[in-house]
Amino acid sequence: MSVRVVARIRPLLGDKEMEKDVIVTAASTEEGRAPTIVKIPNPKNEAEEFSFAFNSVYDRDTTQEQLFTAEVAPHLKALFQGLDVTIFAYGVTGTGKTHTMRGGLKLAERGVIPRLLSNVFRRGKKIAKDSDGETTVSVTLSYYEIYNDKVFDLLEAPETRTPSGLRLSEKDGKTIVMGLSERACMDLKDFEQLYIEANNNRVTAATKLNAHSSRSHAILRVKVTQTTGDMVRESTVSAIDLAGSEDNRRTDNDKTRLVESAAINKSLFVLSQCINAISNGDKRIPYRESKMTRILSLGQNNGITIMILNLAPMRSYHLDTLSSLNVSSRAKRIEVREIENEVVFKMAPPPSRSISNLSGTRQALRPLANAHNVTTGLAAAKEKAAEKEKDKPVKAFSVYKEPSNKPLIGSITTSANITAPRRISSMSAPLAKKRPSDGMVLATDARPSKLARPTTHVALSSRPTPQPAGLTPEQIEEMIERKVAERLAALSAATAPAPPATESDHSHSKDISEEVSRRLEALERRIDGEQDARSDGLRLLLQARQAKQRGDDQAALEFYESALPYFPGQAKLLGKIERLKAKLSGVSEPVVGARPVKRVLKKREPEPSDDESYHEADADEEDEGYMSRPRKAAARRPLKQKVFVDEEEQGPPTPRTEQLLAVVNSRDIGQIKALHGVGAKKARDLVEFLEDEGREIQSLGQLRMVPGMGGRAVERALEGMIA
Ligand SMILES: Nc1ncnc2c1ncn2[C@@H]1O[C@H](COP(=O)(O)OP(=O)(O)OP(=O)(O)O)[C@@H](O)[C@H]1O
Repeated sequence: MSVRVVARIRPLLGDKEMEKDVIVTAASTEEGRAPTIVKIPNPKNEAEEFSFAFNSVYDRDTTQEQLFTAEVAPHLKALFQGLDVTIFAYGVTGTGKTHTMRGGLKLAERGVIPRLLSNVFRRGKKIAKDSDGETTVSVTLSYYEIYNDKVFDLLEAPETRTPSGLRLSEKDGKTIVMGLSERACMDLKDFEQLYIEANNNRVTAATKLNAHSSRSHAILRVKVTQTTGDMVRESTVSAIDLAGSEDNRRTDNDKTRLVESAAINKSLFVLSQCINAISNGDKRIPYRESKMTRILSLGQNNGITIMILNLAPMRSYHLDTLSSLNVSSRAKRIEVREIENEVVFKMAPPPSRSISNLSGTRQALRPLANAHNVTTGLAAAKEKAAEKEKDKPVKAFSVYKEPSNKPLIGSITTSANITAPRRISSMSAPLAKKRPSDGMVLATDARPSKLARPTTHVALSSRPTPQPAGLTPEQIEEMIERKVAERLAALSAATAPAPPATESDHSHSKDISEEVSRRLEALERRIDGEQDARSDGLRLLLQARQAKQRGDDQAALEFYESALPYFPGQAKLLGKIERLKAKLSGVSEPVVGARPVKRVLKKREPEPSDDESYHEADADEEDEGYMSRPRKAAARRPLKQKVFVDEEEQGPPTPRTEQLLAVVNSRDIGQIKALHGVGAKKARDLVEFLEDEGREIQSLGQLRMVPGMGGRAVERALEGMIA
């Protein structure tokens, strides 16, 4: 089925919002039918009205209970039948997303999330009772936020956060948050206690547009495990409260808020790009350009997805509202496979986890799959799943195609019966799109969702890989370069008003061959997958070094310790930690035993652990001032690349070192990209890093430490400089 998209218009608030300023209204296709249309005037000509069609539209007087009963409660049965459910709130800041998802404390004001949990517990108890205790149902929660594109566990105390947040990883095509905690939850009281406490950890702040604005995307995952004998069925409901897009010309945001806002707007921009790409039938969906879209995996997850578009009815939100109407009405065209999670056979979990007998104690930390359940059955079950996986298409989404006789562009209804589509050229919001979307058609697809019905799906079949006729490898490379440059430009424009999306944009994206898409995606996956952990770890190492240079050994120790999980068992890192501990505890001589074995020998040995991460982490040792044992330069010789760079570093910087550093510090992506061995991604990461750190790179050693650079890249860049 398609993603179900419903719109909710919030009521007017306070004295400042007045009826005369209301411009957004709900309408029905036929008298007496429930509303499915949102109407809003054309900002350029108020006599014209745009109409956007949704699966359902909820007007200003809709209560929390009505929304829940109509949109969420019907999917509970499916959840217990093994389908995953995702509900997310989307909209401009201050339009009621948190109100819809979380709501107030009073019973009538409770939002989707507490009502959902209440129903899950009730149904779980009923199932246990009806089966005379043969089936046990347990509920576990995880709750995390994406703040400034970093993932933080909301069930953990903020002091325990590492600056780089939790890492995302991918397994079997699913996005996994590494190290996320899970808590068992026995009843509603248990949940409320956890939820209220966790929400205090969420980053919110007052902005001019909303006194309690969410500055992060919050994701609550509720895993329901039903166990009958050795049969286990897991399904997950994810409730996501996205942060709202905001037009910073209206917010008066200070620097911190602006940084947050840029991250929010960028991720929402990427989401809109994903929605456009899927609805256009593009081969390449830019999920990986933001953590939020990676986690949301819109259109990739099986099960049921409901998008709640929150709207403010007033004129002051006019352009922003149009923008979000445009994006969300396209989301309707995304199809998701409605497939139940498989029952797996395994040892029944200990009875203490069931609803009827939950201890409420914390579970051991372990990776958790997002938007999907992780099944951990026996080998047979795994084999079966693997077998199935082989038959699966690469992407688990498919695109609903409009019947050919249905116009793709929207109609505008006006009192003067104007039918020609109009362009919205003055949109200022980041998500603004000029091309009227199909959602503007007065469509009649307000059909109720079908539940728990494993459907056949029309999915993109396994991607063919033949090289397009007539394209040479060089041309392919050129296309990849061009596409990457376009994406970079799009990213840098993410916080600025969006350029108009034209028909030629679409046809242009179409002319990117499948081969190019495939290679670009593979490249991205490799870079993200392999480098995510490494860059996070290296960032921590760099922070440790900076702390050490400042003389803040305590902070340095903490950073080194935080970096340890990224370089498990790394002898040199362990050595640093031990020496710092010794130093801090007043032991004057470093512990000799902690001195790591000679690096060169280790590096030259083709040991399995001798991976890139190891090299990079090793490089961190360059300026250890407190080591008792002098470094043996000769011992380092065998590492060719290292020697080369070391020589450059001896004495005052050479002209080419200066030249290289000047290019790097220019923060000009074009110049940096042109360096030998530095591609578009590295250039972008480097500039982002410099912006984040607000500092300049002063030596090759420092440059090597920049996440994603590494010794070899620096060497190649240096080689390419004209001395
Ligand atoms: N349906 C509603 N009924 C009553 N009050 C509402 C409703 N929707 C929103 N509000 C109120 O509007 C204000 C803004 O809502 P909320 O904080 O939920 O917006 P938001 O979209 O989550 O904003 P942000 O993206 O900035 O976090 C709050 O005071 C909230 O209580």
